Amino acid sequence: MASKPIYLGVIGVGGVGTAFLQQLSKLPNAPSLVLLARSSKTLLAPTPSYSPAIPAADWATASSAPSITTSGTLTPSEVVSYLSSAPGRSVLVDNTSDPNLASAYPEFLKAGISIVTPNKKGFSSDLSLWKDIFASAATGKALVYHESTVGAGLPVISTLRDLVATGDEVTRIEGVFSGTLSFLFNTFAPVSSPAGTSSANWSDVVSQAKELGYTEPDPRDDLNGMDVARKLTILARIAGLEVQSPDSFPIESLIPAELASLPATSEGVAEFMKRLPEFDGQMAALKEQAEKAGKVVRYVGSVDVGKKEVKVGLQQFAKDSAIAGLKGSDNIISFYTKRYGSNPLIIQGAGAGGDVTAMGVTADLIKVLERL
Ligand SMILES: NC(=O)C1=CN([C@@H]2O[C@H](COP(=O)(O)OP(=O)(O)OC[C@H]3O[C@@H](n4cnc5c(N)ncnc54)[C@H](OP(=O)(O)O)[C@@H]3O)[C@@H](O)[C@H]2O)C=CC1
Ligand SMILES: N[C@@H](CC=O)C(=O)O
Ligand code: NA
Repeated sequence: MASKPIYLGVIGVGGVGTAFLQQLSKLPNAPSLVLLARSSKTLLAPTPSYSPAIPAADWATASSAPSITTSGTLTPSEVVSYLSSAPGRSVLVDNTSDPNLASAYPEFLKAGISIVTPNKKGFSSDLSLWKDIFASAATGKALVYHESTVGAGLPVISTLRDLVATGDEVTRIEGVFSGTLSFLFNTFAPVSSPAGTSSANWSDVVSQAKELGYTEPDPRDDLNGMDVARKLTILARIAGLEVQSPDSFPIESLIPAELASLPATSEGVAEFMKRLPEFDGQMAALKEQAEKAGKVVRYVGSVDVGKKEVKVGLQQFAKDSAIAGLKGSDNIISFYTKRYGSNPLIIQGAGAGGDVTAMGVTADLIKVLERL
């Protein structure tokens, strides 16, 4: 790990952010935590010394310490200015799902501030932002790591980058990419349960996934397929396809048409969760249809590199297939490549949850500290 002091800013202390701070507090030679923000509040180590640092283990009570400066929300430019004036290299860990912060990554990177994040927005929005992020990193000699943007802490991004960097030809990527949708279908339509005997209502299982911290801050981003589309956009781009945006291809949504126009606000989320039980019958019908064919329904995605085709949606699977048999929030991701031939390289395990996602973020931070 680097011996020069490295300064750390962390934005977002939700399910992932809290678990990340816990892991950070146990790291030997952890960087100095000098900025910690949530949506309405920012804690800062005092300038110009950037010392004492914010204690990662006790961040929740740190704002009452007289040595820590407290402020309201800072703009991304103010965060860039604060971190780039620190007396050493700095790193921003973005544990939000904020698209505005993500669109400012080029500004951070050009100023030499490295980025570590599970936030998909920067890497899966317009292709021009993707290009700007990596060009800006080169300009600022800064690093960008985003392992937890696909498959939470599972080594998906690093594996795909290694396949590409070593000259393998990736032909197809397919699997289950959503921890939430995996949990929903594994619970609502388990292989071991014939039609009608699983007592779970779709809406109850959605509430459970939200409580377990698997969903996006707005669970409609999982149910409308956009979260999976964003992950496939990221993988397709790493595999060499110039996907313009995550809505460049068809996405099957599980949002009932009657609830599609609710606003993207916390009131909209509350109203959606309240009214979802009215539509439980629609999902029960999908489950029963698959059951009649002796199958189960699952939400999957694929990238066909040769055909430049991305697909996201529901499919029926035989009950003895690997996808049908997944448990909990598991993702399964298969990479078909020239070297691996007809037996794909497969990665499987929990694809959502604070601790496993934070593990990917913390491991990325360790890589940055070693490589900066
Ligand atoms: N949960 C999971 O299993 C996984 C999550 N991810 C990604 O990790 C990220 C975080 O997810 P999660 O922890 O579950 O989300 P949460 O909703 O639990 O937490 C989000 C945090 O971000 C803060 N925040 C939001 N916008 C801003 C802003 N503009 N400025 C400062 N703080 C802000 C919120 O502040 P406040 O506390 O004030 O509300 C909150 O602390 C997302 O990008 C998600 O896609 C990736 C893989 C898996
Ligand atoms: N909401 C996402 C979290 C990880 O990216 C999911 O359920 O997969
Ligand atoms: Na990952």
